Amino acid sequence: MNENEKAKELNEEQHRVDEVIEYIGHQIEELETKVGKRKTDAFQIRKNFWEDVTVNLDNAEEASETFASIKQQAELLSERERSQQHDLKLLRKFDRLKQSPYFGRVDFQEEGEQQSEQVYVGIGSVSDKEGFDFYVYDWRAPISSLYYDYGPGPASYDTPEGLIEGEVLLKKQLLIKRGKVEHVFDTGVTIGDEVLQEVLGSQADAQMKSIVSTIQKEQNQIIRNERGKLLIVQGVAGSGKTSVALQRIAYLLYRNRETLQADQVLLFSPNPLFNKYVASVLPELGEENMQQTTFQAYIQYRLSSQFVLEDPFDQLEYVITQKEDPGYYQRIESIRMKSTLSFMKEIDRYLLKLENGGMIFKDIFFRGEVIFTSSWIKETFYQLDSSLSIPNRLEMVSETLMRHVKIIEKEERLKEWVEDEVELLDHEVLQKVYTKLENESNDENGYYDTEREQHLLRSLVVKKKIAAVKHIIKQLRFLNISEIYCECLKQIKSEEYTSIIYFTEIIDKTVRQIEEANLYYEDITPFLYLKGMLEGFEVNTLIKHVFIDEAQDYSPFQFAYIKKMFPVAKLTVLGDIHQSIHAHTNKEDAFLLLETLFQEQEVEKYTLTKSYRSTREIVEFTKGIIAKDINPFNRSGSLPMLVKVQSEEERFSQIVDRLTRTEQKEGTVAIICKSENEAFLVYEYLRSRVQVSLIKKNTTEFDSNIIVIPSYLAKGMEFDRVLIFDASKESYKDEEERKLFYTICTRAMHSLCLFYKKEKTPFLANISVGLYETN
Ligand SMILES: Nc1ncnc2c1ncn2[C@@H]1O[C@H](COP(=O)(O)OP(=O)(O)OP(=O)(O)O)[C@@H](O)[C@H]1O
Repeated sequence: MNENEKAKELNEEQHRVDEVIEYIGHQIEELETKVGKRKTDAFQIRKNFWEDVTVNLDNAEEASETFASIKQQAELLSERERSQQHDLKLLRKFDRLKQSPYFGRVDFQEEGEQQSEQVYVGIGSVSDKEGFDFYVYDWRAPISSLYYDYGPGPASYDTPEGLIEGEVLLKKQLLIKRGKVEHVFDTGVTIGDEVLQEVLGSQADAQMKSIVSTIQKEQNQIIRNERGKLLIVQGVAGSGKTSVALQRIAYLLYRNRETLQADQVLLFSPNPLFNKYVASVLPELGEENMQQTTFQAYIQYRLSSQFVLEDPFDQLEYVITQKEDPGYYQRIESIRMKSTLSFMKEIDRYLLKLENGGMIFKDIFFRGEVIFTSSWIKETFYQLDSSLSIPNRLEMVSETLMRHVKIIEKEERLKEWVEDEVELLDHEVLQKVYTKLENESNDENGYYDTEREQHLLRSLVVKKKIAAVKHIIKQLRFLNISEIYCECLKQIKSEEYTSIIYFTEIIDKTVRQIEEANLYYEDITPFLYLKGMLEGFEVNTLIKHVFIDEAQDYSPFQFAYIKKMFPVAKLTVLGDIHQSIHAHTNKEDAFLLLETLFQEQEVEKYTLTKSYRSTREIVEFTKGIIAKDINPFNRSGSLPMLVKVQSEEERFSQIVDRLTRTEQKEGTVAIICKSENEAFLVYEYLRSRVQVSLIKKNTTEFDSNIIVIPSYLAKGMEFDRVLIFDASKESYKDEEERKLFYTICTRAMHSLCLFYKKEKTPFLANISVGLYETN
C-alpha cells in the first residue's frame, strides 16, 4: 500500500469512527435523560413510600393487606433501582466506547452469502435500536472470535445455532485514541506485532492492564473454553496466565449473563498486593469485579480464635532462612508429608475407625464445675445408631446436651450464687426488668408480684451465665478436634510415612505445637479437612467458578480441599511448574494429581509457551536458569547485567547510582531481596537516599515507583526494571531454591540487573557468556 492508499484508508476508517461516535453520543444523551428521570422517580417513590401504602393492623386480614402493599412498593423501588444500575453500567460502557469504539476489523464472507460483512470488534457492542445491525461487536460475541483465531483465509466460528463457515477477506487492527484513528495495520493470525510491540514496550503500571485488543489465538482458546469442570493452564512465566484468567472471567460473565453474577466467581490470588494489582482489569472491561481472596484469608477465619496460625509467607521465611535450625529437615519432611493426597487418605482411614470408637470429647464446665464429662458425652455418642454419619450423630448429641442444659438452667435459678449475682446486676438491666414487669402487670397501679420479679431476675442471671455453655454445645466445641488430629497422626501405620527418617519427631513436634495452640501452615488444611469431615462441611454452593492463579504453589491436599468446599463450581487453575516456590512442591506434581480428582472427560488442558512480559534478552537469559521451553516475543532490549561487588558499600552505592540515573528514572523498579529481613535492611539503607516503599506480606498497595520486596511476594507481579539484590552463591545455592530464583528474575519486563559478591549463584552456570553483560 502506498502513502496515498494509506491516507485514503485512514480517512475512510476515521469517517466510520466519526459516525459511530456520533451515534454513541446520541445514545448517551438518551440514556442520561432516562437515568435522570429514573432517579427522580426513585426519589419520589422513596419520599412517598409511606403515603402510598395503607397501614392498617387492626386485624389479620388488614395486616396482611398492609404487608402486601409494602411489598409491592418495595418491589417497585428495587425494580427501578435495578434498571437504574443497568443504565448506569451502559452509560459507563458508552463513555469508554466514545473514546475508542473498537480495535479490530474483520471482513467475513459467509458461505452462501453474496456480500461480506464488516465485523468491528470493541470492548462492548453498539447496535441500532432494533438490535439488527451491529456497528461494534462485543469482543466476547461468537463472531468476534474470527478476529482472534484467524488471518485472511478460510474461517469459521461457533454459534448456539451451529458452526458458521466462510472466509476472512481482510483483518485489520485499529489504534483509536480519543476518537482519532492513529494507525491502521493489516494483520495475520497473530494480532498486530506492531501493536503488541507498542503495548509490551510500554511501562509497567501499578495496576494490571486488560489485553482485550491483542489476545493471542492460543490465549483465546482458553478464554472461551466452556467445556469441562476443570481447566488447567500450564504456562511459562509471562505467558499471560493472569491476563487470560481475568479475560476469561469477563467472557464467562458476558456469555452467561442471565445466570452468572460477578460475585459467583472467586479468584484465589497469591497475596494481598496482587489482589489490588489485578482489581482494575474487569472494571476496565465494563464488568463488576469477581470476589477475590488469598487461600490463607479464606481458611483462617474458620480457626483463628482457636490457634495462632502460621501463614504461607512465614512458612516460606522459615524455609529460606532457617537452614541452620537443627529441626530444619524434619520440618521440610513434615511439610511435604502433609501436602499429599495419601495423607488425606490416612485421615479418611482414621475417620472410618472413629465410626466405631475413639472419638475424643472435652468436659463441659459451668461455673468451674464439670456438668458433662467427656466420657459421658462419648458414651452418648456411641450409643447412637452407628449407621448414622459422624456429623449427624454429633448434631444429635448436641441436641441431647441442649435439653440437659435447659434442665440445669432451671435448677440453677434456685441456687444461692444466683441471689448474690442478682445484687450485682447493673442499674440499666434492672430498669429493663422493672419496665417489663410494669407492662405485664394487670394491676392498674402498676404493682406486680415480687415473686415474679425474683423469678425474672434469677432467670436473667442464669441465662447470661449459661449462654457460653450453650454456645459451646451449638458450635460442637465439646469435640476435641486437636486431640483427634494428634491421635490420627500417632496412628499412622502406612510405610510410606513411617519410613520417613524423622517420622516420630515430626509427629511429636506437631503434637507439641498443637498443645501450645500453634498451627503450622502445613497443618491448617489437613486440620480443617478433619474438622469438616467430623462436624460436616460448610460448603459454598453459591460460587459457580473458582479461579486459582499461581496454582503451582498449592498442595494436592489443598486442591482436594478446595474442590470439596466448592462442590458445584467449575475450576480454572493456572500456574507454572517452574515457579513452584513452596517446600511441598518438590514432592509431587500437584497439577497431575489435581487431574485425578476429576473424571478424564471433565478435564481440559492447555500449555502456553510464549512469554510476553520480558524482552527477548531477558527471556534468553532466564531460560538458562531452568526452563528451556520458552519462546520469547520478539521485543528487544538491553542484555541483563551481572554486577560483581567487593563489599556491601559498593553494592549499595551501585544500586543507588542505578536508581538515581536520570535516564532510568521512569517506570517501576523492584529491588528483590531473598527474605523479609534482607528487604527490611535494604529499605532502611535506601529510604534516606531515594523515595522507596517496602513491601510486606500485608501490603495492599504502594505509592512509589521504587520498591523493595521479598522474593516470594514478587510472585505474579512485574516491573520495568528488576535489581536482584544478592545473586551470590552464598544466598542461592540449594537446588530447591532454583525455582524461586527463576521466579524473581522473570519479573523483569525491560531490564534485569543482578548483584553478587565473591561467587555468583550456580543457577547461572549454564547461561552462555554472550547472554549477559558484566561490570
Ligand atoms: N495477548 C497479550 N497482549 C498484550 N499483552 C499481553 C498479552 N499476553 C500477556 N501480555 C502481557 O504480558 C505480561 C505477563 O502477563 P501475565 O502476568 O498475565 O503472565 P503470567 O503468565 O501470569 O506470568 P507469571 O506466571 O510470570 O506471573 C503482562 O504485562 C501482560 O499484560
